[in-house]
Amino acid sequence: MMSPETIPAIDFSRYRYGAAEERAAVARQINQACRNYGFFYLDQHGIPADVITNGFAAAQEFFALPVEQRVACKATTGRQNRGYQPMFDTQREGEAPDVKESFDMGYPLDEAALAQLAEIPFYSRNAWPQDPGFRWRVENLYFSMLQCGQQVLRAMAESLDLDTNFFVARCEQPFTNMRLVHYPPQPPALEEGIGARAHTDKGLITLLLNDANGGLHVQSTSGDWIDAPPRPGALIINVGDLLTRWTNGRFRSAVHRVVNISGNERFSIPQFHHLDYFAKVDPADIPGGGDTAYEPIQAGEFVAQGFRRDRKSWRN
Ligand SMILES: O=C(O)CCC(=O)C(=O)O
Ligand SMILES: [Fe+2]
Repeated sequence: MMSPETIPAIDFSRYRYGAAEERAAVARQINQACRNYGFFYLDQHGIPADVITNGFAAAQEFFALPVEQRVACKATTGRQNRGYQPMFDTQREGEAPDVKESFDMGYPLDEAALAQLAEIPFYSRNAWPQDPGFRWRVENLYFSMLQCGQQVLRAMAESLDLDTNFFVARCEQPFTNMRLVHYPPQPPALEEGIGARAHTDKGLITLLLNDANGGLHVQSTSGDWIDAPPRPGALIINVGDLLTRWTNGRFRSAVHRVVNISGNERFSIPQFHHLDYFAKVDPADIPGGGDTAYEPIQAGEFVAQGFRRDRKSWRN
């Protein structure tokens, strides 16, 4: 059932430019939104409009390329989250696949780091198409979103009475990736194919940019679907499974889905914020959460498990 509720909107300029009390007030709003919804709109996020427009233009150009050129953007090994991901790769065993294709890129590593991390999932070279203008636009958006997400993670840390840099200090070589997603128009009957089936995100937080087509639904605490239409000038932030675990369940990783019955091609650009692969995630490090229900885990291994569950290419 669809709910009449809406997800909250938070004005981030008051955190970016405000005095200490104002920053604390915004941090409290973010904390409440993460507990009650696990999703919120971020207004005044500071990412320049033209950087976003250029990112969407790059996405449209990429998915208009001949399939051989898309497929040629391939990561070097299977257990990666970079390069072209073909239609239907996201599929849990026994379920129908998502009707979407994507191009992924992640944190650029220098040669020394690449050699050192060669055997570790998620770490490899980015795989670019030929047009240098594509890489330039995509990297620009990646770093703008990265910076914005780090600010949000600082506000979240403050709201949990942690050191401001508690999260970002564990993101020195993060496996944070940005994804350009293309959803073809889908038939109105959901059982005939759905853009992105109900799922939760796996990492710390996700920053999401959507085009004007709508179709994102977020599950409320009562189990109804809340429509999350695009809000001009805002991006959407949601909590991932790792942060839910770290906060001992206080921050909610909400189930969400994409239903593209707009009749149009739909494009979106999520950036999934992750930690360093070997970062330890121990709920005991975040005080005030009551008795911890979860054992400490390694960030990368936890997320890789989710990929093995959700991606055909990771199971082969
Ligand atoms: O395209 C969207 O609006 C949401 C995408 C999403 O949920 C995901 O890629 O995890
Ligand atoms: Fe998602």
